[in-house]
Amino acid sequence: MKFAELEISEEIKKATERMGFTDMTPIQEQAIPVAKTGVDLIGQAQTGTGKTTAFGIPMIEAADPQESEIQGVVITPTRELAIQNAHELSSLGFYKKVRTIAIYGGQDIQRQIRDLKRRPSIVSATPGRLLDHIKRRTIRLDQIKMIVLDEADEMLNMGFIDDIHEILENTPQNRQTLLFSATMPKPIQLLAEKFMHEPRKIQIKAKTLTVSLIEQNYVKLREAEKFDALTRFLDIQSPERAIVFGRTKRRVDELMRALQKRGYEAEGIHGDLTQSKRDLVLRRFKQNEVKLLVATDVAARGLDISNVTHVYNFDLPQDPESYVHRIGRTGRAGKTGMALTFITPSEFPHLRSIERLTKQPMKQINAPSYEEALAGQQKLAIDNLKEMLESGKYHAYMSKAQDLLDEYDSAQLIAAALKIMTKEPNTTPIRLTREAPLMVKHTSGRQQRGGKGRNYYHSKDRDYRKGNNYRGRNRQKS
Ligand SMILES: Nc1ncnc2c1ncn2[C@@H]1O[C@H](COP(=O)(O)OP(=O)(O)OP(=O)(O)O)[C@@H](O)[C@H]1O
Ligand SMILES: [Mg+2]
Repeated sequence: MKFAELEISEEIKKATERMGFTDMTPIQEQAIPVAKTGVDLIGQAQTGTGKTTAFGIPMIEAADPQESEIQGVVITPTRELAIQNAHELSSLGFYKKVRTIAIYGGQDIQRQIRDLKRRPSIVSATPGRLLDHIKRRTIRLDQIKMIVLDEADEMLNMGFIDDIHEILENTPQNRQTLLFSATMPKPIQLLAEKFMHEPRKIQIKAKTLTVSLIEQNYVKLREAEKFDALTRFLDIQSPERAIVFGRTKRRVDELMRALQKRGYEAEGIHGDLTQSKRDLVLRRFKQNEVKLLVATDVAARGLDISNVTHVYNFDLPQDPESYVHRIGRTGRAGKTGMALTFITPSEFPHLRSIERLTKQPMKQINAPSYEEALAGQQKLAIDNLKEMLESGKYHAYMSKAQDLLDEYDSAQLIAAALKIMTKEPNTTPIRLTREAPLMVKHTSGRQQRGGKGRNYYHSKDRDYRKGNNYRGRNRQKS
């Protein structure tokens, strides 16, 4: 079905057209008409299948730009996602003149207060900063019609649940509540239903939880072998744009520096960086100024960056759901992608938990040898050479080439040129601080009992949620 056939205002149809959308995705087709009737809704669909527009359209449709109160709120676990959602909602509200602003931690609060005085209809926020504004009375949610928890299962996780409850207490009883995520563990869904009114569940049924466009591989190796393996894979696969996930902030910092030391362009993102640094890193990555983004789970959910071709799980994610979201940064909106996960022998049981959740077996592959990595880089050089030949843009070099051919053997000449063009695998010694492997669960009985129970994780330094910096005494507002 096409957006043009949907019963929504013409302004929104025009907006979707301007965004380049013609056909609706399944979650949009099913969720938009239901949400429009005003009922509560839990929407689950695979990563990268357009959930933002699925809740964005009903929210814009319900908003009246003439009213001066805030009418809709979208809550997200990370600042970057709050910004991204605000952009998408702004695009959808473009012709209807429904204004959305982003409200998140790490940005000057006075500036946000000034923006709020200009009476936006919708705010896209992270929970901590939203609560800050509620307490300062710079935001009132008592007139909202709709609240969306994007990445709902994450928002209802231990790290955020208290904030969410507090936010909900500041909204009207008769508000419409929508939950969206690619994953929805049962215990969290049950928790959510307590503050929803007979929610409708819309689940886009697929054989697997992960998108079939993503090729999923794993490599079994020892902790000390990981870094060499990563750079060899990068040499062979030469991703157009890739995200490398590490478990902790320290790990991300070390990995980024180690990659740079070996001559790869890489930038890191995690919750201890200033917001301006986070913005800069993400901008550089989106604009293709760096090909490799090294990240904690702060980048695992919701981020929509086009042409991420590869996701590397340098460390295993904390839980199977995180795996689904991490690899979902590739293979979006119909594109293909590749995910590669490193697993140390003691972590092996986690692989099976992931496969049980995704219903998608992963394929084991071996870490490439130096020779294979070299061959990968040679192929890249040769491909570049062929591309140049086809482009025909080398004529200014012809007379120099003739001079060289008069003096040397042609095969020797090309071999020398290829050697110079090939980025030979770098073997600069690197030592990373050892990360403890993910603990194997020692719950008796069923594995995911209680969903994301505490004993399911081993996390000294979980980024942005459940970790020290979120729940700790110096809790960082998000
Ligand atoms: N109907 C459509 N036609 C074409 N492209 C679309 C359509 N709807 C959304 N998109 C594009 O698809 C991409 C993914 O959408 P979106 O970020 O909403 O996915 P998601 O389901 O929220 O994923 P995640 O679970 O990772 O948050 C975006 O670039 C978006 O612009
Ligand atoms: Mg999303």
